[in-house]
Amino acid sequence: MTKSSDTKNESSCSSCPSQQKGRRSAAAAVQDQLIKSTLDNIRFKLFVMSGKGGVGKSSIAVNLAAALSLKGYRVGLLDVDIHGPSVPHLLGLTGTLESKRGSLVSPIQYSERLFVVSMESILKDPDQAVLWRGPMKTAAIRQFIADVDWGSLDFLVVDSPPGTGDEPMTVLKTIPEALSIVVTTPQEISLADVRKAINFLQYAHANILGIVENMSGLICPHCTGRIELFKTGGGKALAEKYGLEFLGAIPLDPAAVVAGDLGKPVVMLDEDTPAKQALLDLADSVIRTSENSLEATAGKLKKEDQ
Ligand SMILES: Nc1ncnc2c1ncn2[C@@H]1O[C@H](COP(=O)(O)OP(=O)(O)OP(=O)(O)O)[C@@H](O)[C@H]1O
Repeated sequence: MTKSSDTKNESSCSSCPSQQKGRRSAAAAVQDQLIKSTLDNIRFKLFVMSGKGGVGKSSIAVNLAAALSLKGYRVGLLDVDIHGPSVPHLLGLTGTLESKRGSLVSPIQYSERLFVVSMESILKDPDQAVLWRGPMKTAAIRQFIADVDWGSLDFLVVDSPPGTGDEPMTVLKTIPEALSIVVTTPQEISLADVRKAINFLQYAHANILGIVENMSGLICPHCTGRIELFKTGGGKALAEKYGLEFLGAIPLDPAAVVAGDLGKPVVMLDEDTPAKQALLDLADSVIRTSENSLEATAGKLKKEDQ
């Protein structure tokens, strides 16, 4: 065989589907290893999700991460919403992170113990991502988790788009030990959606940490009295029905809207407000239930060893 026909054969072999498949699975194995070493350095992974949009999921994720960092923990906040990332807006972050080929991306340090990465801060052209479909989104999220150098963290809080689509499923498959926090509001429609979200988590064999009821009652901007706009307590009833932990109720507080516009989490404002207190309490219940879930897992492992 002549040299030129050898080269021709090699190049036709390299484009052969079986060779391509081999290369893809080798690359996926390398990525799996990177994901594992990233996750091994993080004690608790919290996945904040909701059945429908606009219930305040991102606000809860941002404030929970900030509250945990204020309580002395080292916290990462990862926003995997490709189409409508809210985290940069809620934290007043602008600009893109430099991602060099073959090297890890360092998160943005928002405060002493809070580190942030958003899809928006990685994408050079966020408008292009609107065209992405399932497999591209899955690949981007996996790469996103693999390529960030968080160092060692006590908590990683992941904010995903609402609903039960590709993004939440990819997060749950990539981080199977994640503890899911379901955010809902008191309105019936949202509670119907949250039932779907719980069914989805159960189908995905996810660990559910508990339920948060956001926009639970309105704090009057004039007298700071509490007004029950909708029937409250639905989140708690739902948690009881499913045998889940009720993590807390956060009121609809004008301070939260102001904080959003200021690009600062409510819990980091100087002023004490009902939402700030409720969010700090939420962080306490998350710490307690996360520790309990770890003990329960350790207990289970011990039993299996015996
Ligand atoms: N407890 C609250 N009190 C007052 N305003 C709130 C509260 N929670 C959230 N908001 C406001 O509601 C709006 C929607 O919140 P957010 O973006 O967190 O919702 P989301 O569920 O993440 O939405 P999306 O589904 O679009 O990602 C924001 O303007 C936010 O400031």
